Amino acid sequence: MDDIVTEDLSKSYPSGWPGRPPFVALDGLSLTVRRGEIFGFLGPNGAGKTTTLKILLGLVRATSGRALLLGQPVGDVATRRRIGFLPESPYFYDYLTAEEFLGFYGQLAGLNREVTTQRVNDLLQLVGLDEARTRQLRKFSKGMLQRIGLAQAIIHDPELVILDEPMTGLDPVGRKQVRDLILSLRDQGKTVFFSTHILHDVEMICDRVGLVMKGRLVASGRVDQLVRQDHIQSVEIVCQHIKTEGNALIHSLATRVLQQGPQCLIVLPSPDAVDALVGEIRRQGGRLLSVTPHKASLEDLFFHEASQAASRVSAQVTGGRAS
Ligand SMILES: Nc1ncnc2c1ncn2[C@@H]1O[C@H](COP(=O)(O)OP(=O)(O)OP(=O)(O)O)[C@@H](O)[C@H]1O
Repeated sequence: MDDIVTEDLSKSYPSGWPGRPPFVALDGLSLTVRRGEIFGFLGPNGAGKTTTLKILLGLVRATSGRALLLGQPVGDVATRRRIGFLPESPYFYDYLTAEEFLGFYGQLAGLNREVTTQRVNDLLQLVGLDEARTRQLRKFSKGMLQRIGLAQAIIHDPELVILDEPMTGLDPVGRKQVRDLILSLRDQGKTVFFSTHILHDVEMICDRVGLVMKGRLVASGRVDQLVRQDHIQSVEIVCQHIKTEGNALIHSLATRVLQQGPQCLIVLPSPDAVDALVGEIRRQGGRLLSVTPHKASLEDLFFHEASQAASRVSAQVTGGRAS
């Protein structure tokens, strides 16, 4: 069962200038998020993440394409009760205390007084803010605000939780707390769909990811499938007491040679050249200190796709000028 389905979703915003074509923020985006998984929606600034989330929540209307949430078309009122949302920059009523704030949202969600009290107590525990329950939100740190925001998003015990950049602006401790909260939501059987540009968080907790660049989904799947972690991209060799300057063999094998005093760092583009380089180090009577293979990471995929997307755009611009 898929909790989120988008089919060929596109969104163009008016350019605001007469005669200038509309700006394409989403360009035929199709993705699925399965029930019970944590799905990371990854992309650089301006890629179209927030636009996608806003369409899913019915805050922005797609120019074309289709989106289903929990099997129902976007905008279905009964379905909204089953969805929790934390926007990128949530507004907090500063003078309310944590428990007043959550209680207010419990009432807005239609919970009765008894259930609201129970939920507020449970959630303050879950997000680690029980001790701060009577403190006004204006005295909260950014990390605390993000956690109370998450508690607000799930006050009505939704099945599907959508979070826009939930870790942005947090320090490492705050990010870990939010990551742990997202994991605890999955443990409760909920589906979590969150946007981010923080690759590390995605690698740590996501079951699957979708990578969006310039409004297009350029990759989607499990992290280990996407980055082929068995594939070694380069090898770093550190050695001592060898002469690299003017050595044609070393410079033909290496993509980078860095000499610092007696120590030398040599980067090879693949493991194939390791034997030849080690042979050369031995021939010179040098000392081999380390051989470190570097596997492909999500970061490599991100930068590869970003540069592809940039060259697609520049080709379009050049083509546009030529025509
Ligand atoms: N209301 C709007 N009018 C015109 N252009 C818009 C509007 N909203 C977004 N855009 C443009 O659409 C593109 C996608 O924006 P969006 O906010 O979806 O990106 P994002 O991936 O969420 O970026 P970020 O990580 O910076 O939040 C951007 O180039 C943005 O400037």
